[in-house]
Amino acid sequence: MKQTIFALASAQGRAGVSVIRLSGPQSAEVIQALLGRLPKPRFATLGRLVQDGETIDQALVLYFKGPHSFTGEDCAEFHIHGSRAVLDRLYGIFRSMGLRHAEAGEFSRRAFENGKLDLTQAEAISDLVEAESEAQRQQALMQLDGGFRERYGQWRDNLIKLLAHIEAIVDFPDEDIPESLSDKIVGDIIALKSDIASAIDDSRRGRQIREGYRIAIMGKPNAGKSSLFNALLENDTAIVTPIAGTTRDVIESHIRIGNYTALIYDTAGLRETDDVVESEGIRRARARGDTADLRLWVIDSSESQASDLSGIRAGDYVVLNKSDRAEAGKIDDLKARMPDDVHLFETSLLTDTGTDALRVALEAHLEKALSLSTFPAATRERHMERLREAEACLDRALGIGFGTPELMAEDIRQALSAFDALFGRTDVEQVLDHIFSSFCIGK
Ligand SMILES: Nc1nc2c(ncn2[C@@H]2O[C@H](COP(=O)(O)OP(=O)(O)OP(=O)(O)O)[C@@H](O)[C@H]2O)c(=O)[nH]1
Ligand SMILES: [K+]
Ligand SMILES: [Mg+2]
Repeated sequence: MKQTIFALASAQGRAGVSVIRLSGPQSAEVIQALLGRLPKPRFATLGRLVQDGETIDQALVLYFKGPHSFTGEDCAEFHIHGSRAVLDRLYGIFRSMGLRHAEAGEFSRRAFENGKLDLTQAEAISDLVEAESEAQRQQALMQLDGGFRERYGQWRDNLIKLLAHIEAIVDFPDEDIPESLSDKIVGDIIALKSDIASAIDDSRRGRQIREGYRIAIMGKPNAGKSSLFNALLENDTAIVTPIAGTTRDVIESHIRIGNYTALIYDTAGLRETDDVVESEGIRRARARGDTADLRLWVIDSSESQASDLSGIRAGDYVVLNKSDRAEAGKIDDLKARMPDDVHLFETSLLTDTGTDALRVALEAHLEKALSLSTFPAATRERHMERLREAEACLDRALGIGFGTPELMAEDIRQALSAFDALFGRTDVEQVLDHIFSSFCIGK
C-alpha cells in the first residue's frame, strides 16, 4: 500500500490560514488522532487539534474518502493558522505516525495514476498554478476541462476505425479488395493527416500563450535598446550608458501586456567588431532575433550618417528613438527608406514620449496573434512531438499501399500509440518523472 504523504498546499511562509493536505490510507487515522473524531466526508468541521491533552491549534478539518478525492485516495485537509510553530508541531506528529513529506507534483501524480486525470489535464493543473496572464489562465482551464480529450479522442476513434478496415483486409488476403473500400481508407488517412497538420500549424499559438510571446529588441549600439527594455519593464534591469557596446548578454524578462505574457529580450548592438566577447554577444543577438515572434528595432534617428536598415523586414516594429535630438528632415528620410509593412513609432526615451503608443500597439498585436477563439491543439513541445509522430506514421501508411496491408496496419497502430502517449496511457516512467517534477510541492 502507498505511504501517506503530506505537504503544505498553500504558499510557504507566515499566513492567516495555511492548508496542509494529506493523501493515503492513514488520512482518516491522522484526523481521528488529532481531532478525536472523523468528520462526515466532504464537510468542513471546526475543532481543536490536540496531542497528549495539549491543544496545538484550532483548525478547519476536511476528510475526503477515496475514490471521491483529488488523488482518488483517502485525503485530509487541515486549514490551520499559518505559523511556523503550528506547522512544525503537526509535521512532527505526522512523521511520528509514519507519514512522509510529499515530493513535487506527487499529489497530481497519484491522481493521474488513479485515473482521476489524464496527463494533459495534469499538465494543465501545473499551468494553472503558474498562470500569470489572463490568457494563460483561460488556456490552462480549457485544457483541464478536457479540451484535448475531445479533439484527440475524435482522431483516435477515426484511427481505430481505419485499423479495423485494414485488418479486415489483412484477414482475408485472398479476397479482392473492393475499390470503394481502399478509396475510403486512403481518403480517411489523408483527411486525418491534414487535420493533424493544421493543428500543428496552429499550436504555435498555444506555446506562445503558455511560455510567453517572444519579443526581441534589436538595433545598432547606443540606439537606446536597453533604455526601451527598461521603459517597457518600468524598472532599470538593463545597464544604460553612453558607451556603445554596453549590453553583451541577452537579457530576458517577463512582462504582462494586456491579457498576455511576453518575454522581452534586450540584446547587444549589432556592428562589426574584433572584440571576442562583443562578437559572441552579437551572434546571440542575431540568433534571438531569428527565433523571436516579433522583432522590435531601435534606431537612433538623430545620427548624422544615414542609418543602416539592413535586417529590418516586413512585419517588424521599428522605433525611431531620440526624437528629442533628431531634425525633422532626418526622421522623414528614415521613414521614406523603410521597407514596406513595418510598423513605425517615434520615441524619446530620454523624455519618455512615444512609449504609450508603442504599448497600445503591442497589446493590439498580441490580441490579434493570440486571441483564444479556439483551443489550440498543443501547448507544449511534448504535444507537438506526439502530433508530428502521428502525422509521420500516417504519411508512411499512405506510402505503403494495399500490397502489404499488415505494414499499413502497423503504422496506424503506431499513430494510435502516439495519441495514447499524449494522455499518458502508455506510461514512460521518464516522461512522467519529468512532467511531475516541475510541479510545486503540495500539488
Ligand atoms: N537624447 C536621448 N538620449 C537617449 C535616448 N534614449 C537613450 N538615450 C541615451 O543613449 C545612450 C545609449 O542608450 P542605451 O539604452 O544604453 O543604448 P543601447 O542600444 O542599449 O546600447 P548598447 O547596449 O551599447 O548597444 C544612453 O546614454 C541613453 O541615456 C533618447 O531618446 N534621447
Ligand atoms: K550603450
Ligand atoms: Mg544596451
